[in-house]
Amino acid sequence: MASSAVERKPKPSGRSKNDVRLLKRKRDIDEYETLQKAVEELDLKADTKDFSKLPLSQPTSRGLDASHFKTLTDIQSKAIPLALKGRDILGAAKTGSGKTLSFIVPVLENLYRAKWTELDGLGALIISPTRELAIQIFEVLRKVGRYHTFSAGLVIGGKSLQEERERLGRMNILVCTPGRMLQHMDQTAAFEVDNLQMLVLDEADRIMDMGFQTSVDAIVEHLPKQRQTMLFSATQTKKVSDLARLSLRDPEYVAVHEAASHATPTTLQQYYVITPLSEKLNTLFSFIRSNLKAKIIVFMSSGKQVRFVYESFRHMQPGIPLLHLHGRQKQTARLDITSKFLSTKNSCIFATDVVARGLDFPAVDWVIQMDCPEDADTYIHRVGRTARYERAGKAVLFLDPSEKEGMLKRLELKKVPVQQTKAREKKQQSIQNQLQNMCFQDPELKYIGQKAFVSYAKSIFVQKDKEIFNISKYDLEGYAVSMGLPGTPKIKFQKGEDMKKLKNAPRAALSSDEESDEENKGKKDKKSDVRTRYDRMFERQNQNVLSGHYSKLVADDDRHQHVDTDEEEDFLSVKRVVPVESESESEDEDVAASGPAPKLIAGIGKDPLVIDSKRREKLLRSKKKLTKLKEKGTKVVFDENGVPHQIYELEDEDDFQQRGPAADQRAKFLEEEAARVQEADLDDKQLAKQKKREKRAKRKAREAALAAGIEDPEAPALADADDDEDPLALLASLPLADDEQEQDERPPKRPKKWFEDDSGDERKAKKKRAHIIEAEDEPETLEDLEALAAGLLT
Ligand SMILES: Nc1ncnc2c1ncn2[C@@H]1O[C@H](COP(=O)(O)OP(=O)(O)OP(=O)(O)O)[C@@H](O)[C@H]1O
Repeated sequence: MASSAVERKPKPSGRSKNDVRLLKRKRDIDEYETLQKAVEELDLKADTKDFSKLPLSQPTSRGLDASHFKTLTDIQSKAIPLALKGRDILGAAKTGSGKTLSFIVPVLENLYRAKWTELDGLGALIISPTRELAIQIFEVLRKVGRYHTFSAGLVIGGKSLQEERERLGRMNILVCTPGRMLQHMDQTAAFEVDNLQMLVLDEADRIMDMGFQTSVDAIVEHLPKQRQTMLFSATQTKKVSDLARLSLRDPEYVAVHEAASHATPTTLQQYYVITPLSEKLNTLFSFIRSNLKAKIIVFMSSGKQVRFVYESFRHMQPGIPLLHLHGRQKQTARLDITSKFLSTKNSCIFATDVVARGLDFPAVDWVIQMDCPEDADTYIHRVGRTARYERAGKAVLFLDPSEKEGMLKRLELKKVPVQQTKAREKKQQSIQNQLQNMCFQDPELKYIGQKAFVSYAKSIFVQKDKEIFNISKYDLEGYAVSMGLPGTPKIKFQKGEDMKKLKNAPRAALSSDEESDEENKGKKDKKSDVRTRYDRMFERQNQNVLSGHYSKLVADDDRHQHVDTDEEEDFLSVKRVVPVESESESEDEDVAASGPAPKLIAGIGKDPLVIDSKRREKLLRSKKKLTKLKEKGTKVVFDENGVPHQIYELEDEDDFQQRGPAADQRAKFLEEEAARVQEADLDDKQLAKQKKREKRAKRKAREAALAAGIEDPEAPALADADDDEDPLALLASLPLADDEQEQDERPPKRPKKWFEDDSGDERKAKKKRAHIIEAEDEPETLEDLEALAAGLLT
């Protein structure tokens, strides 16, 4: 009978697997020690210009090499050696000067030298003010850290907390935005930051300012005080209050361009044009028309401005692809637009300050600031989207005559050299008539225009620097006319509105309709007045994508009030309408404006459950939520004969009365129970953390025993028995390994976009190589990308 057993080949070296593993570990330990010594001996005055001259680990050196980073920029050669030695850093250098690598390299290196493993938990936290910037940082981290075995993740919101929770506990490096990170710190029991070694704030001044202040303070509260902290920005300050809040220890101020005569790159040419508000759109259109072979970013003060200019200019077909980007767009759209702008040679993108900070678009020719920035720092960041890393670029600032003096003064103080230029009259064309026609024929465009006008005026009103922005000096009527609007929309200003707070507020917080009730009121007033032929024309319903939105403006119902959840959705889907009397139930009442009549499901709980929306239907499928609707159980007590009674039946009434009014007793009972539950919650969280710590300690001990050559019979197999690799390599993260051999076998692929993960096939192949768990679908949304990133990297 033939044997089916497979004959095992003897190992050529005759060494046991354990021997090989021990040898490898010994080699690694020697390398760590040599590296540590080299870092300690590193001369800070040496001004190293070459990455190969720095004491860097093999994986980082290979990652830098593979990413074609050979020489250090000024900020890198000053900041990296200090950061390698564990110093706290305040890094300030011009836009596009390579600040990202200044913290990515030390993060990788310091964790590497600390022999950081999956078991050590979170080692470094990098905070960014915007999702786009976080993605970009993460991408650099993946590129440079591709040969390391750390796990790294991106936490920028949008994904279900639960899914993120499961992965977070295993991350070594996280790139995040403040809001979402705080949510996890507060709510995710398994997420521990006790071991954190490094905290990095990119665009630190922005993160530390008004809108993010509370989140950042709360995050820092969770972090251990003993850590390395690094702050980077092009407009860094040494504000003592900020440093105290972040518990920086004797920070090193690395400001490479402080002595420079200009705060902006020398390769950047900067101009300003005096353009009265009423001429602004004409100037912008004429400018675009005369620069059809360029890549242009146009900054505006609000998403509504961006939308109006984009919609109207699109209709006039200037002859260059137009794009628009603002914070209220869906993430998918934002990523799609960003990648389009990256990949096209000639295009013009209208954007808000969501792209002003940190984003690295290659080959931008012009940055136009159609709306004056709120301060000189914002100006510097906006113009910094061009002339990056020694390339040339040009920037133009449009200034209303009333803004000129104040703004130029601010720029001079910040060492920003701008020269005046004039628009060529020959090329200047007026688009006022076209806009008027378009608004006349397309009520939706007129509506967007009205919103844009109001938001622009409001943005001026809320600006802090009144020396630049004085609302009474602007020709607002002229601006409304130039936009093609039939009149000047009424505006209701609210006192105490703050620009930065508005910008950073989460969507929900911005629910109050920004165009204000005044606009709707204006509409209602108009309706009751005698209506002219023009009014009727403007109210005409067009059957296009915006008509649903517009119809809500004209068909305002007194009984309902609008709940504006997502401005972008306003235009694409029916706005949510909540009857005033049931406002408190707004979470569940996703009432469709049209469609089949609601179904009634009787018999559950006290009230019948009305299925009038998908959300309701989903609710029916959730047991947990259904319990809310079910009748609560009542507590009964049994007498001696085993007969059940309501609890009060067996209680002495006098005793009950003595204890005080029933309502007070009830309130007291609820209060006590709530406190008990809260305490139990805390205990549970502590217990979960404790268990995790113990588990980790056990695994570490096992690891150490293994390293010392002691076989632990209880130890679970960390790696496949036939695998001589370091078991932790199975958790290899940052998997961009472009192993030459493997690459040859792979099919050719399209170039990867900056925010994209690897293509499906490549990911599948990598999954095989690195045993990585991940989603099967292509990442379509940012959430997918995030999940994928977390999956790939754990
Ligand atoms: N050492 C280097 N060698 C070559 N290119 C580099 C180097 N360091 C950075 N770069 C490139 O310079 C560009 C700008 O880098 P980075 O985005 O880090 O600048 P930044 O200082 O953070 O800018 P911002 O202030 O706008 O955020 C990037 O395209 C990056 O790849």
